[in-house]
Amino acid sequence: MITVENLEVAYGQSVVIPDISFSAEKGEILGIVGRNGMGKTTLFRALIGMIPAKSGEITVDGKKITKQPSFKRVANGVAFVPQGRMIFPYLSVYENLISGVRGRPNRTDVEEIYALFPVLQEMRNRKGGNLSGGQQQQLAIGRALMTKPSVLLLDEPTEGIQPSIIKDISRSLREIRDLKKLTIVVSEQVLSFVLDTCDSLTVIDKGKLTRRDRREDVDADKIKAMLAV
Ligand SMILES: Nc1ncnc2c1ncn2[C@@H]1O[C@H](COP(=O)(O)OP(=O)(O)OP(=O)(O)O)[C@@H](O)[C@H]1O
Repeated sequence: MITVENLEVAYGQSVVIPDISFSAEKGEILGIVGRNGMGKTTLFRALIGMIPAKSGEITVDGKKITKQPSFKRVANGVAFVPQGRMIFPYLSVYENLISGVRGRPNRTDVEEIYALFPVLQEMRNRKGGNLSGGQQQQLAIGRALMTKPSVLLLDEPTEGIQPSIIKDISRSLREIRDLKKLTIVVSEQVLSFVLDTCDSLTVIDKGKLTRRDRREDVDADKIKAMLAV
């Protein structure tokens, strides 16, 4: 479970997130939708510790992680799949998968990822840079899962990915959630993906969360209108 209370994030004097609070339960997939530049990436960077929080508190499974460096947050169960995927293009699929693991990688862990994403097993010796966008996204998710997180953060995972693969990614995320009872927080501009994938949805606008709905209560037209403004 992740709880964010009154988080404020700024680049120098420029406050991008004035005050955000939300929580996501174990086994819940929360979608954060918002247009370009509304603060999704900034929020995730603050959650994983790439940017310091100016104030507020981030708690994961009861542990306060707000002041921790990124590697400690990962050790405490947070994993991040960044926008653009950021896989290592010159490392093989296998080397990418184990790149975030401390010490010797566990074979069963790698096999579990291959079971989730069979294409990664087929391509295990290929260079990451030679994979398609969708395959790279699967690799980035697999790499994040290798650290055995309890909270998985994904920043715009559908960016640059073709529609049929977007459906696969949605299915995989739900499968991972069911299998591992993870908390998943995913930011998106694509509403249909969020409606397919998430249990609840919140809208980010100029660094503020403006509404939150359970998926079954979402007024898609209203949200689309907010995203189109
Ligand atoms: N390094 C930075 N220094 C100063 N301002 C920044 C920096 N990075 C982002 N911003 C500003 O913060 C605001 C939020 O940007 P952010 O990248 O978090 O938005 P986003 O919702 O993720 O959008 P996108 O879909 O384009 O990634 C924007 O106004 C952006 O110009």
